[in-house]
Amino acid sequence: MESATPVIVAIDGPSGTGKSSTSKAVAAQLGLRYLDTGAQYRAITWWMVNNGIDVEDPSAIAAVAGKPEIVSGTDPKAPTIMVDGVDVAKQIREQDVTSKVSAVSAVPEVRARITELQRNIAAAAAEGIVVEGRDIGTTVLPGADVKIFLTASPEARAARRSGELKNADLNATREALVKRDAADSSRKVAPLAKADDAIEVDTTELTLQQVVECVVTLIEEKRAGK
Ligand SMILES: Nc1ncnc2c1ncn2[C@@H]1O[C@H](COP(=O)(O)OP(=O)(O)OP(=O)(O)O)[C@@H](O)[C@H]1O
Ligand SMILES: Nc1ccn([C@@H]2O[C@H](COP(=O)(O)O)[C@@H](O)[C@H]2O)c(=O)n1
Repeated sequence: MESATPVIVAIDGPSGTGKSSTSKAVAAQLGLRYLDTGAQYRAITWWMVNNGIDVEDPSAIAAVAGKPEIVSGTDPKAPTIMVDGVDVAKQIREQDVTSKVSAVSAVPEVRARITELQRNIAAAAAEGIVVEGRDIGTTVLPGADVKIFLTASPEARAARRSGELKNADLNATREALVKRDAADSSRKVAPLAKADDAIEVDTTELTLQQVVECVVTLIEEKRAGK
């Protein structure tokens, strides 16, 4: 189905709940753009590490938060992420970045910078867009047409992630997910949270295809004015 009128969809939730997989599939199916905001926070974290900035020092991070140029490609079938002209899609998924991203993304100057970028991208998406992250429904796009909050048990999320990572230890993966969620939920500015008007979808017992169908239905109902 092609997009009829522009629609803004916010999909938030903890790590490994299926935000990226669901958002990409929904956007592709409905002819919408797609924005992975976690990739943007990972990209700025990669830049900090690459430039020798101490990620435990918020003032050092704040001082250079405006420096890297971050460009997101929003085709749901081939999303891209560039920093200062370098394709960092692979590097930002490495463990070093994953372990540091919560500290960098908690710095208010980083959030202000990336939030502005996200709002500009959403405003430019004439077809409409699915934006996924942690604070999209609460902070970045509080006026979004449809807000979804995905959840899943830590066990299900760890099993999904362990399936992706070769030789990953299930308990260690689970602990790392829970630790990152706790950091993201407890930061002062724009923490991971469900917006009051978001619809919560527990994906623990659902296949990816079932989640996609559920979200597409919610968007179509909204468009039909139900
Ligand atoms: N409903 C589902 N059932 C089984 N596996 C799923 C489901 N949804 C997603 N997955 C798988 O779980 C893994 C994590 O999904 P995905 O990357 O979409 O989650 P995420 O919420 O975007 O995670 P993160 O916030 O850490 O980036 C992927 O391997 C994906 O294929
Ligand atoms: N809206 C967002 C999105 C992400 N973050 C931070 O980035 C980290 C990585 O996100 P992934 O979705 O790629 O796993 C995440 O743990 C948050 O620290 C954010 O703050 N706000």
